[in-house]
Amino acid sequence: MPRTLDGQITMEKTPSYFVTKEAPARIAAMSKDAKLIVVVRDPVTRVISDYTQTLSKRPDIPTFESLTLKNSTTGLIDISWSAIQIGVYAKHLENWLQYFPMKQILLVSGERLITDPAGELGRVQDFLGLKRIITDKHFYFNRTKGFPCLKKAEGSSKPHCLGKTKGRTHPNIDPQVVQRLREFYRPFNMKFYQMTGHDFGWDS
Ligand SMILES: Nc1ncnc2c1ncn2[C@@H]1O[C@H](COP(=O)(O)OS(=O)(=O)O)[C@@H](OP(=O)(O)O)[C@H]1O
Repeated sequence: MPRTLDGQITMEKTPSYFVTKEAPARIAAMSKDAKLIVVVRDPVTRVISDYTQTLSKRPDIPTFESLTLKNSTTGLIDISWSAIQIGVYAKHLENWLQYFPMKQILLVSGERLITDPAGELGRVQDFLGLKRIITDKHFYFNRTKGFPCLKKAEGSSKPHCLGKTKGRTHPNIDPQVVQRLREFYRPFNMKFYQMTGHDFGWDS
């Protein structure tokens, strides 16, 4: 990590940190005061999004349904598939809580990041002890993209949306498989809501 001067914040982003067993101990050894930000979304949508990303790189992979179910008759979920395990947020958070107190962890709602980006980024700025510089006036809803975009990119006067790999159309998934996934994640989501003191609304 680069050195941070007074008045600066060093940030580093890697999605896999949250689910990597060794990450909390290593980060705590580097800085016990680090502030941690995790973006979480409905684990069912998350695993479909994950699959969509892999499919875009390797179109020959098996169907989502066959990867998800170990047994299509019993509806048993294949928990050996890493994409399924990532959505068990309570388990990952438990690992982080061995090294960091909850007050150093901010959970950002992936859903609210889309419906109210300025509101969610307001929480991020408060958490980091920054002035609320990014507000509603920085965003507009781009109907073609179907997502919020920046009115002006940094150092430019032009609007900026995230790239093609963000906000892809997901394939249609067998509703029964989606339902099984909902049932599978429900108890873990409940535990996660309890641990964080926040109902993310994925089960209502
Ligand atoms: N403003 C805006 N524009 C486009 N996309 C947005 C935006 N805000 C949130 N999202 C959601 O971000 C999802 C992709 O982020 P990831 O976390 O999967 O990216 S990463 O590759 O792991 O870094 C991506 O998931 P998919 O919809 O599955 O592609 C989006 O739903």
